[in-house]
Amino acid sequence: MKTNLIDQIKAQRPLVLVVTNFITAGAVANVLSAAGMSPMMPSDFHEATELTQLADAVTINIGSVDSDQAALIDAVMATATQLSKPIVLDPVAVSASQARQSLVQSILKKGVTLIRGNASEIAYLAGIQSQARGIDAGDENNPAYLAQLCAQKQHCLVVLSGPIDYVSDGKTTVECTMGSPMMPKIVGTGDMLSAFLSGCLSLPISQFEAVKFGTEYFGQVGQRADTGKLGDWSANFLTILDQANSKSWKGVGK
Ligand SMILES: Nc1ncnc2c1ncn2[C@@H]1O[C@H](COP(=O)(O)OP(=O)(O)O)[C@@H](O)[C@H]1O
Ligand SMILES: Cc1ncsc1CCOP(=O)(O)O
Ligand SMILES: [Mg+2]
Repeated sequence: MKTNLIDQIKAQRPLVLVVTNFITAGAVANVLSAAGMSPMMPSDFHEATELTQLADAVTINIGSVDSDQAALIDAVMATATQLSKPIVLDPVAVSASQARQSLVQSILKKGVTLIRGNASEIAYLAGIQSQARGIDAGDENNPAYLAQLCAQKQHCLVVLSGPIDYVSDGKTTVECTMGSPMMPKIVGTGDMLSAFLSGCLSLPISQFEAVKFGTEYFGQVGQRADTGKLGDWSANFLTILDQANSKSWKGVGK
């Protein structure tokens, strides 16, 4: 992991527009802010064009989508694709309803830079029967293969998260082994990772390297934030992100 990228994000302060779910919006906004990014979470589609023009990157999270938010997603996607802004899709519980399936299909038709999902969400988008349990992943076989297959099928980068995270561009798939078993217990860590990776995609390096860096860094912060008490994890995570710089992280994660 190139630790100077930690400083670079804080220097750039990328503006990340997130179409968010109402459950985790505040938690995601605070993670972006602590990491040195500027969150913006609009809800009215009338202002989508202007706000997307301002953004360095976009996240579309379908966790609590309704018809108003589907109109917002349409408008954000139109401007983001026209202006070639990085787009991250978080396909929360995509296999759980027909509405989510068709919405995600229409988003993918327009094109995204990265899909970040758990093993069941990525299995579904790879065309494999998944064991999803609502927002949670079931037990999926061969996650590295699923990440690669999904990237090939959907023509974009994929991060399949879980006990091990897999980053794939359809040809190369790398593993990130950090993290903490507390992370799946905190609702919204996946949403945080998706939005955080949007900001990383504004770094002036290859998109694959940016996503790999962001996934490793997020996992390492998550691991350091685990001091044995679940209730402390979120506060620790924000503090570590806020205080991180290339000097304090020197030599980590090579
Ligand atoms: N068992 C685990 N051990 C370590 N890290 C985990 C574990 N499960 C999830 N994570 C981490 O939690 C974050 C969210 O991943 P995940 O729980 O798969 O997403 P989602 O919340 O969308 O289901 C990722 O950074 C991932 O690495
Ligand atoms: C509880 C819940 N219900 C719909 S979206 C959501 C949050 C999902 O967050 P994550 O995918 O990061 O666990
Ligand atoms: Mg999720």
